[in-house]
Amino acid sequence: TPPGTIHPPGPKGLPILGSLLSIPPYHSWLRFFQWSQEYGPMTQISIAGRPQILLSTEKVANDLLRTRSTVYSSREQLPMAAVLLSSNMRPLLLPYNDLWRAGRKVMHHLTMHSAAISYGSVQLEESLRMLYNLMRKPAEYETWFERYAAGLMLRIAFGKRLLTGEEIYVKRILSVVHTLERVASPGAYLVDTLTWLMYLPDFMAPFKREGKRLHREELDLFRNLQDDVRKEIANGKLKEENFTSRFLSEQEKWGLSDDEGAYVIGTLFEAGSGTTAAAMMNFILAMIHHPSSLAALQKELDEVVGGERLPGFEDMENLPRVRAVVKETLRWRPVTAGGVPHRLTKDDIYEIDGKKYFLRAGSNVHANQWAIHRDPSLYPEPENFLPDRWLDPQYPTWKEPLSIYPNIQGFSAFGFGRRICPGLNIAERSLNLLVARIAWACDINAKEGWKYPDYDYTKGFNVQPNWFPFKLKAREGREYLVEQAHEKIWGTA
Ligand code: HEM
Repeated sequence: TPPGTIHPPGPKGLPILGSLLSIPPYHSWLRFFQWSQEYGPMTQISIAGRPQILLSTEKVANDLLRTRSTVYSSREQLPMAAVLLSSNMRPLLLPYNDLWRAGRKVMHHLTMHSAAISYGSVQLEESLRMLYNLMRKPAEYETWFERYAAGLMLRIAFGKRLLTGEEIYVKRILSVVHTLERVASPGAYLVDTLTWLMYLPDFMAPFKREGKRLHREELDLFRNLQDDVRKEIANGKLKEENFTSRFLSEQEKWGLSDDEGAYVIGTLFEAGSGTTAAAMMNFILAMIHHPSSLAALQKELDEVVGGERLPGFEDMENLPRVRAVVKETLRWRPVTAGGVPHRLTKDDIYEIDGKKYFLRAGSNVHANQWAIHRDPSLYPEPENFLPDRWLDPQYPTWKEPLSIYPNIQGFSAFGFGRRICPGLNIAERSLNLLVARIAWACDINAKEGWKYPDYDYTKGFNVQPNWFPFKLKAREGREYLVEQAHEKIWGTA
């Protein structure tokens, strides 16, 4: 370390392996959170010689990842996920380089606020179908939320309509998403820890053959989806503009090859489907645990929207509690609970309480959402689901005017700095709309006798609660209105 600086505190770990064996194979954020309680807002650990910096308050994460984003915006190049599976083309995993920058420009163009508004009609239609199905078969809630999110993304990314959920390209695209989840999970492949294994020839390295095969599969799918849109344009059959048609119409300006562009749009699809669906599952869980929050939400909806029509986007400025419930759901049970680590590209020094901490270039910097969202100085009673913290001046997170706040712009649940989630505007509109419509139409209650565990979640870096039962009942007169509206758009199917 340079003179006058020290390493951030942290557990000692073993020689060579460091803290590798102390990190559980899944839900690593829970362990990181424990360490933050012991060592403070900035903790350093080593995993097999690779330094990891854990950030556990919003201030530290903002000071580094946002304010110093020129050096905190890269990603570690994991051999299996970034190199073999993605062939250095998947924007989510790219280092901070020209290809990432070019892809990010396209993403911004496709997802910025004004573009996000233009997908509103698709969100209204898909949300209606979700609601209709949820009210008929609540136990299949996972399918309905996944179908909403994947259906929305398919339409806006490739102009394809998802009708049965059994379409072949849907199965293929979901399998690509699941593969990425699996392959990119920490510890899934030894080569990610012992990187020299990459020097083995293919015949001695089954992981290499597997990675290359998976890459061919996903590239083939991304190419097919792109080709379909290209053909529709050529035949004059394009029904509505979509991400791919917009990309192709200005491809030269973006300076990306067909495959690079296909990966940008494929990444938007895969990053946008599971996350939105998982957030909605968390919302149902929150309502089960906190019936008074649902009652307050319904009161607001009844006052603002009434019982004669479904809520829509035009109501959102008058529905601060809907927005507060969305934000609180993302805080209480974060979907990307450990965040997506950023890689530091230049040595840096950061001071806390007069101590100068040295942060080495090449460190992985984790904005640990689980810990950040449980910082009691920002979120009093952090374990409590409290939408009021966004609505009541006695809480530090309250902000006026309530016609605009709370919102999720810049919220830590979507990451930090130059890597911040580009799908934020689309996600925000989806979540607000779905929460408003479900609460308007349904009563939701816990199933008697069922023990709801405190934290029973899937493995991976985007997590959703394992299946749980609940009771759903249509609110007086609302079922008919939902059926009518559904039939108008989707017919009786
Ligand atoms: C509840 C919904 C969502 C949550 C909680 C979420 C969260 C996140 C987080 C935490 C990151 C990492 C940011 C960082 O590195 O600092 C991220 C990245 C990303 N998100 Fe989202 N996201 C959501 C929805 C979406 C949607 C709907 C889309 C697409 C329309 C999307 C597209 C992406 C992409 C492409 C990246 C990679 C950005 C990059 O590495 O440059 N996300 N998201």
